[in-house]
Amino acid sequence: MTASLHCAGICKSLGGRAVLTDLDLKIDAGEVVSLLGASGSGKTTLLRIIAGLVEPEKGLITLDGRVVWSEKSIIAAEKRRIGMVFQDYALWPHMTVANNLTFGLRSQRLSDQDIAQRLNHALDVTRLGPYRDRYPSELSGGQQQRVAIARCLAARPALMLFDEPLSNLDAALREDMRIEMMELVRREAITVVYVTHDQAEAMAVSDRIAIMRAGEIVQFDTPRAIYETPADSFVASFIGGFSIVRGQVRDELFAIADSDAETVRTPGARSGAGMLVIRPEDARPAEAYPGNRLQGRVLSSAFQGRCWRLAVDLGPQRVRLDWPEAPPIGASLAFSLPPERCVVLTA
Ligand SMILES: Nc1ncnc2c1ncn2[C@@H]1O[C@H](COP(=O)(O)OP(=O)(O)OP(=O)(O)O)[C@@H](O)[C@H]1O
Repeated sequence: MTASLHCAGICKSLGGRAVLTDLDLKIDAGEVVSLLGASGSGKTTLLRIIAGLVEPEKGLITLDGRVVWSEKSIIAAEKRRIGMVFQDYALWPHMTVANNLTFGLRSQRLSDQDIAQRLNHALDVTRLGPYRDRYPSELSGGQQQRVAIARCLAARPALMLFDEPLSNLDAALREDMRIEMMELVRREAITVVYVTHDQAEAMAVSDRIAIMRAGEIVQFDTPRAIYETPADSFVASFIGGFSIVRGQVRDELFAIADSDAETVRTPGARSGAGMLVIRPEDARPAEAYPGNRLQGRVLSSAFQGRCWRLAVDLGPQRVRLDWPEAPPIGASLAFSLPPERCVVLTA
C-alpha cells in the first residue's frame, strides 16, 4: 500500500525569509528519494511540510492522488499514513520496546490480534525480538534507531520520511545500519524521502536525488546521472572528490584561468568562461591522451586502499587525482584526462 507523492508549487517563509520557493517534487510509489543540500537549504522544512507538522503558505500535496494539503483542504498529520524517523530516534523513554511499537496502534482501533501480528512482524524484520521488554536507555544507538524504524513499519505507512537518521551513529555502524535499513524499506516496498547532507549516503540509498539550494531543487536525477552530468558547478561541488577548475573555452579547448598550462580538449563545450569538472578517477598517465595533458606540483598524498589520492597544484588552482603511486611531495606530475570525460559547466 505504498504511495506516490506529489508536491507542487510549495512556498514557505519562516522568520520573514523565504525558505521554500515554488518547489515541485514528484516521487513514484516505492521509490527512494534523497533530499541533499547544505545546512539551511530547506530539506527539513520540506519534510515537515510533507509530514503535516508544518503548513506551507501555498501549494498542493497529494499522496497517491489524494490531496493531503491545499489551501482549501488539509488532512491532519496523523491521518496521512506517513511514518517519520528522526536522528534522535524520538522514542518514549518510559516504555519498553514492545510498548513503543504498539502505543500508536492502540489508538487506531485495531484488534488485539492485529496489533500482536504487526508487533511481531516489526520485531522480526528489525531483529529486535530479544529486546522487546527492554527500555530505550538499555539499548545501543543502532538498536534504538531500529526501534524507531520498527515503530514506523508497525503503523504500515504509505510513505516514510527519514531526517538524517544515521547522523548520531558512529562511522563503523553507519554503513551497516544504512544497508539494513534500506534492505528493509525495499523489501516492504515503501516510498521513502530521505534527508541528508552526506553525498555518499544519498548516492548509496537513492533511486533519485533532489539537490536543494536555498529552497529550490536544482537537479533531480539518478545518482549516476548527477555524477556523470552535474547540472551546474553548485551541484558538482556537492559531489565528493570532484575538482572544479575555472577557465575559458575557445574552439572546444579549455584553458585554465591565470595559468600557462596546456589546454585540454573539451568536446561539445561552449566558448566562454566555464568550470572544468575533474573526477579524481579520470586521471591517466600523461601519454594516454597527449592532447589533454596537464602538469602540476604534488602537494599531498593520502593512501586510499586501491590508489593514492593526490592534491596537485596547477598554478593558482588545485585538483584531486587518484594515482597508482605516491610521488614525493613537491615533485612535478604530468597526467592526462580522457576528452569525453571533460565536462565544462557554465560559470
Ligand atoms: N522556526 C523557524 N523560524 C525561523 N527560521 C527558521 C525556522 N526553522 C527553520 N528556519 C530557517 O529556515 C531555513 C531552512 O531550514 P531547514 O531546517 O529546513 O534546513 P535544512 O536544509 O534541513 O538544514 P539542516 O541540514 O541544518 O537541518 C534555515 O535558514 C533556517 O534557519
